[in-house]
Amino acid sequence: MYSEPPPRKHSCQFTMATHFSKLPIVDLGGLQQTELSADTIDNLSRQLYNVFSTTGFAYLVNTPLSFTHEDIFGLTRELFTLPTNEKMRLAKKSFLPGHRNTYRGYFPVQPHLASDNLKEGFEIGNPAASYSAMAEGQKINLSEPNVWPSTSNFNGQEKLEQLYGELQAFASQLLSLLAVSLGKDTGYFAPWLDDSLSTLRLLHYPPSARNEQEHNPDNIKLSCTPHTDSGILTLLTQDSTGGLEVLNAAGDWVSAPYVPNSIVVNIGDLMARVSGGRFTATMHRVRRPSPKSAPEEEEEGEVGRFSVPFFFEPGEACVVVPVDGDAESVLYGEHVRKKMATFVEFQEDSGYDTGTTE
Ligand SMILES: O=C(O)CCC(=O)C(=O)O
Ligand SMILES: [Fe+2]
Repeated sequence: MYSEPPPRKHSCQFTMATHFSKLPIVDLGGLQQTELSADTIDNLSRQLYNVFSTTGFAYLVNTPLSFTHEDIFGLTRELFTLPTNEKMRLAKKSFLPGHRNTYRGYFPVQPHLASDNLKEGFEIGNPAASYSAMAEGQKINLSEPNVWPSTSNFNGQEKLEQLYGELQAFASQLLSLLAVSLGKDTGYFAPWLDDSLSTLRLLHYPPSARNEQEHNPDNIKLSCTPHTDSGILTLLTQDSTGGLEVLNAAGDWVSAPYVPNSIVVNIGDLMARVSGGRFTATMHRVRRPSPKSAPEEEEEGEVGRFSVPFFFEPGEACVVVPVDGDAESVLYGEHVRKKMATFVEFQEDSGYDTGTTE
């Protein structure tokens, strides 16, 4: 679903992004037509082809989502301000072995595993998912029900499930346009989405400590190390904190600041591969949020950056065949399991002090 360690500068299995200095904006107002005209399909698929074969990243505006950024970050803040023991009740089995959820749920900040990957997260999949049988030796069940805080503590379940549904529908529309841009019919990739493993991930990056920043004014600190996403595409809602950076072909990190009402989109490894290298899965990273500007603000508690990526993914059993037919096909479940082995949020962390009684 997520990422991999940084390759050497300028080396990539696929097409590199070009020498961009800012990310393009694509206006998706045309998607509001009840039935898309051939002209709209042609126009939007060309624009998407252009951005995904150059920057691999873009801002989407006038999207079909009914949720505003305030709606999304209201829910996100509500979730992360729950008491630690309430959040740890949702922790994945790798953090609390008594729990059944292995793939969906909460992961805490793990400062002693990686100081440049400081984030806590909460992940949900398809609200209708149920447990699938796991092969022997497998520790993670890619298909399992979501876990939720008790309704007395958190009101957002229904809204987050609705957001998941809207993002899945929106990403499916984009996938139809990508099919057209690659010379296929709009429905070409539809079978990929049976039992789709898409993940909605709420993220919170705590700010760095005040003294840490003062002692190292020029030192770049990261909250998320350079990586490419591994699925079809990612739809990211970011708050106005800033910190997201995207690597161009010159090896420069280009900042992707907040654009009001936009969704950031980027291509994942799977789609780059399926496109035969026409699309690029561009490296990106997140800088650690700065400490608050005034000490008196600290009384309000730590804030930092919030972001909500939606990783759009095929089903576990999907055999993904590149459009040109000359590259090797891949079973999506195997692809995602291989990638996961390298991510900090999937590493065992028995040393975590949960503050819970479990
Ligand atoms: O928080 C962000 O802006 C980016 C997160 C990200 O790249 C990821 O989780 O794969
Ligand atoms: Fe990412």
